[in-house]
Parts: sequence; C-alpha cells; structure tokens
Amino acid sequence: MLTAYTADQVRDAERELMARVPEGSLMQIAATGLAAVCARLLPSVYGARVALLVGSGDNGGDALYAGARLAARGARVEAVLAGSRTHEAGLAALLEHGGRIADESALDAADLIVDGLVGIGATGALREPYAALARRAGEADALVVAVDVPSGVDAGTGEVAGAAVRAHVTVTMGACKTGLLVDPGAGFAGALEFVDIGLGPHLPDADTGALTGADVADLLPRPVAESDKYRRGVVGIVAGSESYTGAAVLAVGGALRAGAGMVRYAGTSAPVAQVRAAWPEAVITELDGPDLGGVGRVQAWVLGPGLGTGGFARELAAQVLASDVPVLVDADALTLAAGERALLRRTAPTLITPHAGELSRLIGVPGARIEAARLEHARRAAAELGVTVLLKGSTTVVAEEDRPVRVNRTGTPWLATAGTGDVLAGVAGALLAQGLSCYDAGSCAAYVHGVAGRLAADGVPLVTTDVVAAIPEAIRSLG
Ligand SMILES: NC(=O)C1=CN([C@@H]2O[C@H](COP(=O)(O)OP(=O)(O)OC[C@H]3O[C@@H](n4cnc5c(N)ncnc54)[C@H](OP(=O)(O)O)[C@@H]3O)[C@@H](O)[C@H]2O)[C@@H](O)CC1
Ligand SMILES: Nc1ncnc2c1ncn2[C@@H]1O[C@H](COP(=O)(O)OP(=O)(O)O)[C@@H](O)[C@H]1O
Ligand SMILES: [K+]
Repeated sequence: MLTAYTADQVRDAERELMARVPEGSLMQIAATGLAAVCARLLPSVYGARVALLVGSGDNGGDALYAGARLAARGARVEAVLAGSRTHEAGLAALLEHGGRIADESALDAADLIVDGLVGIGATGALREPYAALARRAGEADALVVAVDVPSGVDAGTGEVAGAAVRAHVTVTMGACKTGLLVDPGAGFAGALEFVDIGLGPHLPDADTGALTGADVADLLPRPVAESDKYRRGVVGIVAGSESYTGAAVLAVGGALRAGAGMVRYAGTSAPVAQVRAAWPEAVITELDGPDLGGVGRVQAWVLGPGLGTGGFARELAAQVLASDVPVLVDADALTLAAGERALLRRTAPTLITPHAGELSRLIGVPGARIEAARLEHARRAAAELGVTVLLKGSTTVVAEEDRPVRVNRTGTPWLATAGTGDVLAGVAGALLAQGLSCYDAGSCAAYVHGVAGRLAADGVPLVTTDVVAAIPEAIRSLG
C-alpha cells in the first residue's frame, strides 16, 4: 500500500523529527537524494546544464544544495532566484562549488530544470514571478524535476489553482503527498521518486492510500477446495432497457470475468436477448413487469447501467435498494436517487459509482468543481449520503467515512469511452458478492479495471468489449 499525507501532516511530523536531529541534517539528506535522482536522469553530470528555480523557502534550499552537489561533479549549474529572500547557506554552498546566479533565460538552454519554487509551505495559486517561471519551465526542452511537489500543485489535495510546473519526475521528501496521487495534481507530477528522511515513525494515520498490485492480489477472493458456485458469490444485475441493451451485456461481462460464482441477470426482452447471446453463462430472468420476486437469492446487486429513469426503472430500483444485501448503485439509478434521496437510506452497505456529472446531481455541486477537487467532494458525498463513494474520472477515488480515501493509480484516458463504467460496475458488483466490503470491492475493481483498460488500449483506442476481454490478463498480472 502506498500511503500519502497532507502538507500539515508532513509538517507536524517533520517538526517532531527535527527536534531530535542536528539542525539542517534533514535538508542534507533530502538534497542528497534529489541530486542522486537528477544525476541518474542525465546522460552525464559532467558538462550538463542545470537550471535551478529557487523560491524563498526550504524547497529552494533543497534545490540549492542539490545543485551544489551536481556542480561539484562538473555540471554547469545556474540558479534563478525568484523569492524576496533565498536560503543563504544553500546559496553559499552552490557558489562555493562553482554554481552561479542567472536570469530566467537559463531555463531555455538547460538540460535539466530543478523546480524548487515552493513545496509544502505554499498557499494558494502561484504568485508572480513564480507563475511566469513555472510557465517558462513548461516551454523549455529540458527535463523537469520537481522538488517535493510540482510548484503550483496543492500538496494536500492535488488542486491546481493557477500556473503550475509540469514535471517529468517529482522527488518527494519524507512521505508521499496526497496531491501527487490525485488529478489534476497527479498529472503535473510525472514519475514519483521518494527520499526517505526518517519521517516514518512520526507520521499519523495516512490521509490517502493507493493499492498496489500485490495488495489487490491479496484482497481478491480465490476459490478453495470447498467452494461451490453459491459460496463463491451470486451477483444480481438489474441493468439495461429496451433502449439501452449494451449496458446489460457489459455489466454482466464485467461480473463474470471478475469471478462471480453466478451472475443472475434480470431485464426486459431486448436486453435479455442480447445478454443471452453474449453470455450463455448468465442465469436470466425475463421481466414482464417491474417485479424481481422471481430472480432468486443473490449476495449483492448491481443496479442502474442503462436502466432508464421511468416508472418501471424506479420500481426495480426501489426493490433492489430495499434488500438486505450490498448494492452497487450506478448510472440511471443514481439519477433516480438524486431525485429521491430516501432510496439510498438503507441498512445494508451501499456503494455508489458516479462520475462527476452524476455526483453533481446528487450533492448539488457543479461538475467542474467536483473535477477540480475530487477528494473533497467524494469525502463530502460519503459523509452526507452515508454510503461508500467511488468517484470515477481521470483519477478514480473511493471514499468512506473515517477511512483514508483510496486513490486508484491504474487506468488510462483511453477508458473515457462509452460503456467502460458499466464494466466497472459489473466487476465491483462481483467482488461485493464474493464478500469484499464496499471499500475494498470499489478500490480493487478500479485497480483491475484500470489495468484491463491499459492492456486493452496499449497506446491505441480501445472499445469497451476489449476491456472485458482483458480482465483475466489484468488479474493474472497482479502477481
Ligand atoms: N522542514 C524540513 O525539515 C524539511 C523540509 N524540506 C523541504 O522544505 C519544503 C518546505 O519548506 P518551507 O516550509 O520553507 O516552505 P516552501 O514550500 O519552500 O515555500 C514557502 C515560501 O514560499 C512562498 N510562497 C508561499 N506560497 C506562495 C505562492 N502561492 N506563490 C509564491 N510564493 C509563495 C512564501 O514566501 P514569501 O512569499 O513569504 O516570500 C513562503 O514562505 C518542503 O517542501 C521540502 O522541499 C526538505 O528539505 C526536508 C526537510
Ligand atoms: N480521463 C480519464 N482518464 C482515465 N479514466 C477515465 C477518464 N475518463 C473516464 N475514465 C474512466 O472511464 C470509465 C467511464 O465510466 P462512465 O463515466 O460511467 O461511462 P459509461 O457510463 O459510458 O460507462 C470510468 O471507469 C472512468 O474512471
Ligand atoms: K517544488
């Protein structure tokens, strides 16, 4: 599990640690690690042109000391001093090893730019001249390495309020920051490198976490000798309609591929015909009216993809949500719930899987604001609605009250195509039926779905059925 922390959490931990170690030693460890990453990225340190963007705080100090180390190895290091003050000892070290102070044109000729404008001490959008320097760094041909966080990205949330440095690599000190994992910030961070400064014992419970492949492999249920199809988990799927048949096929496919012992599908004649043709494994109930009485027992439900929002759909939704088993609520069922919040008031666990537009209707916040501050709104929805929230999009996050938000690090923008959410719903529903909690089912499903998306796309456009087909390989790849 990768864990991440807010700026305040890291600052408090640093304060505790600093009280026990010689002054300045943490910065030396940080700068040594930073210089080592920079050296690895350069074909040759000797003769390389390195430009340092230096702000007024300790983030700039890290950059200056790292620059001094690179200068000592023969790099031509130039520092662009952006702040009203500069870390004096760091600057002295740089000058002593042959570095020099330069103006911003140093960025244009650099092989490597080190962004030490601001780190966890930043507040609000970057001010001038920092913002202009961040933009200029983005226009340069150089590799860009951010110190601790890309300047302009909020370390605690990933929000980007104005200009920000777009880094190829971010070298983060002491602990990963939440803002490096969540878009839009994650998109500015590039590859993450971690420098251990001994903060571990001083850190509180994590703010956010990201599952690794090994974590998901441990959490995914595997059949044992005594397993039978019922004990492996039966998932009921109420999805699709006369107008939207594909959603049913995709959700059933996701659930079957994610290892449900049995998938029971209930729908009207058109989606039933499609599901029957695509998935002979599915156990099907064709509905004449809005009554799920004949479907049989299930351990979890998936409700909503392509279901429609009329009276028939509302009746089915009410029956599913009145059940005493976990329910995954997606798509049209979320629209129904937005108009009738009481539908979500249940005693059994509920996992909702909105994209920003659907969450917007549920909590009355514009979609663009949700996209800009995904963590805040996923947390808020979980608290307000008393459910587990899987917020889809560029960074999928899973929020549940009193638990660190799980941030998904797999996936690809190629997944932004119709129907992929239906597959995700099927996968997560199958995991719920197999006994995983909403929190684990949601985060494992997002992980596997993201890997399947990457395998299916592999640099070219995918179609949603490719994602379903790639699920077995995605699960195999977990190790
Ligand atoms: N503590 C430790 O042991 C270790 C710390 N480490 C390192 O220190 C970093 C934290 O250093 P920090 O606390 O000095 O803050 P930092 O991020 O450099 O910037 C703060 C200054 O920036 C300015 N400023 C703020 N907002 C701004 C804005 N929007 N736009 C423009 N300017 C803005 C403001 O300056 P002012 O405006 O007052 O001139 C403020 O004073 C941390 O990220 C890590 O890299 C590592 O070495 C490990 C050991
Ligand atoms: N920019 C993006 N980057 C990565 N994944 C994305 C992006 N946009 C959408 N996705 C993923 O694609 C899927 C789309 O689901 P959804 O919005 O429900 O679409 P649909 O209703 O057509 O199935 C989700 O898993 C979502 O996380
Ligand atoms: K920085």
